[in-house]
Amino acid sequence: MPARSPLDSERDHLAASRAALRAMRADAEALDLTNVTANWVNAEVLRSEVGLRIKALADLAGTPLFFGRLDYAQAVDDDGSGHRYYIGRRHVHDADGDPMVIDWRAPVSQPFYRASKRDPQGIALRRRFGYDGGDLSAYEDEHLSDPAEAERGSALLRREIERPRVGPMRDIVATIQPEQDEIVRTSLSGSICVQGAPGTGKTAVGLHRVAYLLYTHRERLARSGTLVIGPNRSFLRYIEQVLPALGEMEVKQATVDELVAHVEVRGTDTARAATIKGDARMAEVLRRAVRSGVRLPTEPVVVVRGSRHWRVPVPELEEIVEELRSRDLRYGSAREALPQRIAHAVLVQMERAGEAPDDRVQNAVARTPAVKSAVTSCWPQVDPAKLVLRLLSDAAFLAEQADGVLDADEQRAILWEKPPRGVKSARWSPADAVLIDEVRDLVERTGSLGHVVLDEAQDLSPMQYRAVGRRCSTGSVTVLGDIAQGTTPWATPSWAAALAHLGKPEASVEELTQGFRVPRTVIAYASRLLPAIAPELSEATSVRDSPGSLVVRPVAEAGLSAAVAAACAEVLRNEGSVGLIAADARVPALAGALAAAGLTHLAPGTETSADSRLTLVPASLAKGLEYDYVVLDEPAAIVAGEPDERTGLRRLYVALTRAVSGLLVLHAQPLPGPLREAGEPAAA
Ligand SMILES: Nc1ncnc2c1ncn2[C@@H]1O[C@H](COP(=O)(O)OP(=O)(O)OP(=O)(O)O)[C@@H](O)[C@H]1O
Repeated sequence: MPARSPLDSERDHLAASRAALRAMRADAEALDLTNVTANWVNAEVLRSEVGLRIKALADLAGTPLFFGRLDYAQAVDDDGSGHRYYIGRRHVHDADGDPMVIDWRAPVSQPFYRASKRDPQGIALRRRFGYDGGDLSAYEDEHLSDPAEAERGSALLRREIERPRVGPMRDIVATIQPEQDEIVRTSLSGSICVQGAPGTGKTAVGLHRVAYLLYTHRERLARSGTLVIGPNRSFLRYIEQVLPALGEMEVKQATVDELVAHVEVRGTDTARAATIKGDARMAEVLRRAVRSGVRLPTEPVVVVRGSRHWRVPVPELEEIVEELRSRDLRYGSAREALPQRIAHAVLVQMERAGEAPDDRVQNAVARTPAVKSAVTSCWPQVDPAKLVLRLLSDAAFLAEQADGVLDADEQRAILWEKPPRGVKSARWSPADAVLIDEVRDLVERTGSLGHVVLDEAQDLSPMQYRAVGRRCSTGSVTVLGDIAQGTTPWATPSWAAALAHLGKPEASVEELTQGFRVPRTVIAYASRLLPAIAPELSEATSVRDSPGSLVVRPVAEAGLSAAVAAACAEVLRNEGSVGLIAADARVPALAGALAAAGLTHLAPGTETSADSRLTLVPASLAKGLEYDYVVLDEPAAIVAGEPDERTGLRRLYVALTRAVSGLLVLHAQPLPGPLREAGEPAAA
C-alpha cells in the first residue's frame, strides 16, 4: 500500500470533522422540547434558539469547515494535550467533547492571523489549506520558528484575492491580514474609526469585528443588540450574507434613513437647506424649541381632598418648575416628575397639619385634575414631528429659537415655501426626519445598542452622526470610511469632527493602506484625482500581483451608448461580474442601448450569478460595491451630475475604484482635468 501523504491525513481529519458536525446537528435536532418548560413564551424562545443553532451547524457545501492549522511548539493545556488546532468558521467537537475544529475567533486561533517569523507567538507550524469547491486540494506551510526558512508571500492568499467575484460579498476569514485582525479583535469597550482607501477591506473588517464581538460577548450583546449601518439597501443586500456565513444570524442591518423613519419621507431639500438642517447647530435650535413651551405658573394649585383644600402658592410652583428646568433631564422625564413634585408639596402641608399620608396619597394627588391642568399649562406635551413642522413653517418661531445660532439667511433657507397643513401631508425630507429624531431624543432617551458598525461613514451630516451616536451611547462603535469618497455636500472634513458628533471623541483612528480589490494600474489612474479631492491622503497600494487592465477609449458623441453596450458585450467574454457604471442621468439611455444590443442587466444589489453577470449601476449607488470588470461611461457626465466639482471628482473616484480585474473607460466628452495625461489635449 502506498504511504499516505500529509494531504490524505488532512482529508481524513476533514471527513471526521464533517461527521462530527453532522452528529452535533443531529443532537440539536433530536432535542425534545415538549416538556422542558410549561411557559409558552419560554418554549417559543427556546425553540427559536435551537432552530438557530441547527441552522448555524449546517455543513455548507463549498464552505470549507477549516482553513488552517496551528501547531504550537509546546502543549497549551496542562494535560499536555491540544498543541495542534484546526482553525475554522465554527467550533466542532467529537463525541467526547474534544475539539476537532476551533472557532477562528477563539484566543488560541489568534496566532493564525498575527504570528510572524519575527514574533512566532509560540507557533512551530502554520498551515493554510486550499480548496476546490468543497475538496481539500492543497496546503502551504510556514515554520515560524525555523530561522533557515525564508519568508515568502502566500500563494493561497493571492488565489483568494484573485478569485472572480460573482455573487454576494464573501467572508475573508481564511485570509484576514495582521493589521486587519488588530481592528477585528479590538475590545468591545473600545470605539474605533478606520480610514482606508477603496478596497482596503473596511467593510470586511467591520463585519468580521461584529462576528468576533458576538463570539466574545455573546450574552451581553444578545441583550443589548448589534447593528450594521450602510449607505443604502443595495449595499446592505450585497453584504447581508457575510455574517450568516460566519454563523451569525441575528445582526440587524439598516440605513441611517431607516433608523430615523418616524415620518414618511417624500420630499427633498436643496443642498444648502440640507446642509444647514444637518449642521450640529440645529441641535441647539431644537433644544431651545423643545423647552420653549415651558411656562411659569400664574395661578396656585388647589387640591380638594374630602372637606379640605390644599393650596400650593405660585412662588412655590415657580421654584419647582425652575428647578426642573435647570436640571439636565429629558423633557419627558421632567414632565413626569412635575406632578409628583407638586403632590409632594401638598403632602408636606398635610404632614404639617398632623396627617400621615403615604405614597398612595401622593400618587392620588398627582393625578387630580388641578395638578394635571397645572402640568399641561406649565410643561406641555411635545409632539416631535409637530414641533419640527412648526419650526420649519413659522418664521417668527424659528427666529426666536435660532436667535444667535443661525443667521437670517440660513433661517430663510430652511423655511418651507408653502407650509404644509399637517404632519401627514408634509413632504418631509431625509434631513427633516433626522431633526424629528433629535427632538424625540430630547423628549425621551433613545435606547442604546451594545455595538454599532457604521460603514461609509464619511457621508453623514453632523446631525446624522448624532442620531447614530445616541444609538450606541452606552455601547461602542466601529466607524469605517474614506474621506476621499465623501460625496455629500456635508461630508465630514475630518474623523475627529465626525467622532465628536458621534459622542465618541476618545475613539482611536486606524488606517488601512493595503488594497485588496483594485489592480495596480487602475488604482494609480484613480489616484490622479486625490490631490483635488483629498490632498492629505496618500495613494492606496495594491497587494495584488496582477497589474490589471486599464483601457481608456474615446468615441464619437453620437455612438457613445451603443459603443458602451458593445464594450459590455466585449468584457462579458471574461469570467466574473461586470458593472456598467454611469452618471444617474445616463442610466435610462444605457438601459435602452443594452436592450438593443440584446444584453440583459441587473440592478445593483441584485445578486449576480453565472448566467446573469451584468449590472447597470447609477454612480450614486456604486459606493461599497465591486465587480470583476467595470465599464465606465462618460466620466465628465459623472462629474457634472454633482453640485460642485470636488464632489463630482469624488463620485468619479468611487466609480473608478470598483474594478477587481479591469477597467474600461469610454468617453465622448473630454476627460476631467486630473485624468488627462500631461500634454494630452482637452478634447477627445
Ligand atoms: N484579508 C483579505 N483577504 C482576502 N480578501 C480581502 C481581504 N481584505 C479585503 N478583501 C477583499 O477586498 C475587497 C474589498 O474589501 P471591502 O469592500 O471590505 O473594502 P472597503 O475598504 O470597504 O472598500 P470601499 O472603500 O470601496 O467601500 C472585497 O472583495 C474583500 O473581500
